[in-house]
Amino acid sequence: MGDLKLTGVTKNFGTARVIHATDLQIRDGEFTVFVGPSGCGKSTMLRMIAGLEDISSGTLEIDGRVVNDLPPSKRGIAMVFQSYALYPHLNVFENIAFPLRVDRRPETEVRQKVGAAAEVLKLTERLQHKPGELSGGQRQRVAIGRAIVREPSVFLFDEPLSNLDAALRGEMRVELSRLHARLANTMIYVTHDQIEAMTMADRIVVLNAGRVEQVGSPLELFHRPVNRFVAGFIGNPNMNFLPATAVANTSDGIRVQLQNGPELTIPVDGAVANGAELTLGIRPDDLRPDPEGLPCRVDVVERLGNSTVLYLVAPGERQVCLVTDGTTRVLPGEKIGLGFDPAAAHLFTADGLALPRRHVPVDLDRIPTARTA
Ligand SMILES: Nc1ncnc2c1ncn2[C@@H]1O[C@H](COP(=O)(O)OP(=O)(O)OP(=O)(O)O)[C@@H](O)[C@H]1O
Repeated sequence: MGDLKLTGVTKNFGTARVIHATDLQIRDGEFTVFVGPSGCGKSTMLRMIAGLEDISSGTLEIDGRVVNDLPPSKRGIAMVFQSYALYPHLNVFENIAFPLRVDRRPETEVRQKVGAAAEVLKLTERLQHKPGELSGGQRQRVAIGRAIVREPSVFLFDEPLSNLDAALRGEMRVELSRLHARLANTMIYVTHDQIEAMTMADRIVVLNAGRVEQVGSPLELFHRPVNRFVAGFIGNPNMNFLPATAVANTSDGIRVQLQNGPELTIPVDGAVANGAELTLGIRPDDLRPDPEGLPCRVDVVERLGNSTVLYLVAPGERQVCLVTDGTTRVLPGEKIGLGFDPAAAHLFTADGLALPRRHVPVDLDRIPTARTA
């Protein structure tokens, strides 16, 4: 089992509160990713769960038992660090076997468990090598192997891929997803990389300045961000934000005037005061050229092959990003009008809260996660 429950958990370093009262439940078998900008408290949350940092107040339960005062080794967890933390003088076999040796397990059990972990991680051919003879990805797999043989109920990963190059990170993402599908353990994974969060998580916890901004499946966060922070953090390239003024509340949604642009009705629920300053959010893939739309100038063109990213300057010297097909002939310096389907837009109040969207292109309740498929 690997159910976790945090109730009112806070963390202070001296007089500084770095985690504000946090309630969070993580279900057995779930792959949960903590994501957020540098310094938001992701590692501190993970380290409190691991028992490497004290909890200042609140309770942490694992499988219904309060573990606040339990040392790390008694919590049924195993942690994999960014730095791998391998022993350079030991070969791969002994590095993986290390926790079993500490527990003085019989040799037959050590061989069986290390052999099984090495097979899952495709390290069987490397068991006699020293860490110095391995690639970064292989070293990271050895560190994961050492966690696997402990048979923990919860795996904790602290930015395990950030020392790898982009190609290897992509491969390891897939391998970690496969590993999770195979072991079906609870996994908690910390990263600042929203692509890792989107691709691996059953549920994402978005943190900002020591607070949970939103918890949800990757597509929930993408299509129904609760505020401007989550909307801007999830999705690549980032969502565009444009100033808009409320003109009227209608049965079809809220009518807004885009600054230096057209008037539109955005299908969202809620009502705002006429003249209220709002922010319209629109993702780069939801923008399209439209001669009647917002007049922009093309600044930079990035041709990625299958798509082209256009960086545009909108009225008010505002940067806007648009993703279009890979065959576009647009050049820097050209004028282009920008349009979009109002149903694709997000609308935020002056304090950054999202007004609930009426239309989302996928039925979020029916999208299976990797694990339930
Ligand atoms: N031992 C410590 N003493 C004092 N302050 C600390 C300590 N460890 C972390 N902090 C502070 O707590 C806050 C959260 O740090 P934490 O390492 O959890 O952030 P993070 O989201 O993991 O960041 P990063 O992505 O940069 O690793 C930061 O402001 C950090 O400076």
